[in-house]
Amino acid sequence: MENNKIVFPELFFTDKNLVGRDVLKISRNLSDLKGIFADAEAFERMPQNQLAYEVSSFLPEKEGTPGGLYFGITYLYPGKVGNEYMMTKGHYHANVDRAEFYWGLEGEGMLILMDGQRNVWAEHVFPGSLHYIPGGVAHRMANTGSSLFSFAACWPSDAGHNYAEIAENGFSARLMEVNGVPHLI
Ligand SMILES: O=P(O)(O)OC[C@H]1O[C@H](O)[C@H](O)[C@@H](O)[C@@H]1O
Ligand SMILES: [Fe+2]
Repeated sequence: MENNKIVFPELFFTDKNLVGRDVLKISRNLSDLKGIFADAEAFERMPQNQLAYEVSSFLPEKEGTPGGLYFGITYLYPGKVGNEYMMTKGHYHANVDRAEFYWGLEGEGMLILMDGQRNVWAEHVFPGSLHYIPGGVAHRMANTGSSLFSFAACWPSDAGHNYAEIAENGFSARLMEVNGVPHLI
């Protein structure tokens, strides 16, 4: 992790008993994001081992536990594939009615949301912004800036992830740079 990056989990655990407990760190390279970007040729020209984002999660309950909560910080690196901003895979929750909070920590981006009728909208994410993702709404983050974009999330431990729906049908709009500005297209 870089020097001025918001450190997780050490900084957040005031209860020292929690330090190092049940923390899951994952990283996704470009190769893990194959098929999600519009410009497949631009994607293939990029180094497939390039780091796209990292997630540190604190998972104090067994996955599926009703009533529990999970907490995570995602570090999404800047970049574009063609004119499309670097973004997370995106998902619905496996328990589709489960909600989630996201909030911005550093850098800037857009939260892209899609409901069950495939209506898509987006919210500007910046340090301190708070975003409520209702149940049934698919969510994905895009880094629209030129620096690291990080955000925190809190979601129920019985939410789960449904990636298949997005892998098959995608979102019905994409966040593209047009004349230097993000546009949902
Ligand atoms: O799971 P992705 O769509 O790749 O998004 C990356 C991560 O973003 C947030 O931190 C969510 O709360 C995590 O559950 C998710 O894993
Ligand atoms: Fe989620």
